[in-house]
Amino acid sequence: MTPLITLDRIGKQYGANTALHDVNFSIYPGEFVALVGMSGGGKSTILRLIAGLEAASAGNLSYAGGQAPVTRVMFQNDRLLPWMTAIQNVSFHARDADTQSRAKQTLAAVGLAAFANQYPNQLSGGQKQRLALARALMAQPELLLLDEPLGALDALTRRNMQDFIRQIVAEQHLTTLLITHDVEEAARMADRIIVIKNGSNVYEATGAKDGTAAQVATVAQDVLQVILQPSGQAV
Ligand SMILES: Nc1ncnc2c1ncn2[C@@H]1O[C@H](COP(=O)(O)OP(=O)(O)OP(=O)(O)O)[C@@H](O)[C@H]1O
Repeated sequence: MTPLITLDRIGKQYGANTALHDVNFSIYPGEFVALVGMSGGGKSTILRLIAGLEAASAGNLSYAGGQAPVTRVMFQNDRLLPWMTAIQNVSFHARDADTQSRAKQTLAAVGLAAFANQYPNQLSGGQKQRLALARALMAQPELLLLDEPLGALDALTRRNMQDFIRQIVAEQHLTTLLITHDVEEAARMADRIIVIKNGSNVYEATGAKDGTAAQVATVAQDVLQVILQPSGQAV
């Protein structure tokens, strides 16, 4: 299968600071990939390069068909527009004739059909993140980018949202890249987990997304061990 996107020896400098060096991995159509690692390791920088928000300093980003895929990012603190209702927030970007009906469908898909006319401050934290997801889905991205989307939620809501996102991504056959600090979240949601450490991809593991709690815990433990290994040590 041809990868949707391939990062080949990608590097990124910010002045004298090397954020990334020698990043190599591909994302295949329909895959759910999680990037995990310590703060400052380079995960968000990779996401920004893939989203086309910044250019790499070295290496090559290549795409199936030669053209960058349409991406949308859902962030932890997505800036929902407070003066617009839920449905207005969702239909904001696209203005074609069927936008309203598609916005309604998308709100329904994320379980917010009954909240279409509420404002963001009338929604719970979990509902706000569902709305942020709906907004990203409206763009029909070829690659959905999730940057710590559940970091601000309480543990129970976070758990529910993990299952929810996984379900919606499977239903819509979306190719997805998730950034998270939470190795259990990665193990529970992803097909493949890539550990980013000191600016490079150092390890890969298979996720346990349809696995038992014990299988999720085993994968998470394995990945955590790599993350916590002192740098300089071979992995
Ligand atoms: N705009 C910038 N200017 C200068 N340095 C930057 C910039 N963005 C990131 N960096 C640096 O690049 C490195 C990687 O940062 P990045 O945010 O990608 O890591 P991260 O793994 O996503 O961390 P976190 O999990 O805390 O978001 C860090 O050393 C950071 O200080």
